[in-house]
Amino acid sequence: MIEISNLHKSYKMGANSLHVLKGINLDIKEGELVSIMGSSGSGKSTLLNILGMLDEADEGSYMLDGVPIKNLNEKKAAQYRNKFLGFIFQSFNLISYKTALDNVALPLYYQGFPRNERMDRANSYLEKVGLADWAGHLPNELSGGQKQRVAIARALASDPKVLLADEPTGALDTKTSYEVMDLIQKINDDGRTILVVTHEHDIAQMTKRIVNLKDGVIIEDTVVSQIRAMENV
Ligand SMILES: Nc1ncnc2c1ncn2[C@@H]1O[C@H](COP(=O)(O)OP(=O)(O)OP(=O)(O)O)[C@@H](O)[C@H]1O
Repeated sequence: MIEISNLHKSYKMGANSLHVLKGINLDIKEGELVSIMGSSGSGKSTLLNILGMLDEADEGSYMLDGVPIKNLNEKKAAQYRNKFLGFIFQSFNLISYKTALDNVALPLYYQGFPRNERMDRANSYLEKVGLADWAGHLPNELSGGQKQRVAIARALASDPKVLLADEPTGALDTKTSYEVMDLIQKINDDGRTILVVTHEHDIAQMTKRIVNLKDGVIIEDTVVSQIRAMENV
């Protein structure tokens, strides 16, 4: 699903340049649930932004579902991103004056879905994340965990093949974090490929594979032998 090879990325800062990704090779198959770990500044978000087609690498190749991303023009890249990728953020990024239902439906509007289908999909994904009864509520009437569930429903509504989650539990208490990871595991059980950036080891243990970054290189890539489930945490 995701194949990257020899990926490099530097940020220019005045006369200096900061080499953040230094030759990343990573192959993620359809249906994997992978966490990306590493200390602050190791390049996790930079890598996730490139995988999410929000930023470009300086060097190396990135194939998403067999398509070399470099060859897409801006319009094609945006279409491809909308179709294949869903995003989940630490800070939820919900629109405060829109209801949970409208937050989930909004990206579908921009993707040109007719109103009926937008509402059907938004309702069914809110139900999937356990929030059918909260459709008419505004974000500030929801708990942190509920907000993240709305954000997950929004990411799923356009049925992307890959979900990219940047510290999805970073703003949540421990119990709520495990509940959100439990939902992420269930979504992965349906066959969706998911990448989770996290600082927390117990969260990474709820994924199937852990990729460890240090100073812009992968220093470890391991299969989780005993994946933690909600019942055992
Ligand atoms: N747009 C930018 N311009 C300049 N430097 C940047 C930019 N984005 C990130 N950096 C720098 O690149 C390095 C890697 O940042 P990145 O956000 O990828 O790390 P991270 O592993 O996600 O860190 P954290 O866990 O703190 O979010 C850091 O030193 C950061 O300051």
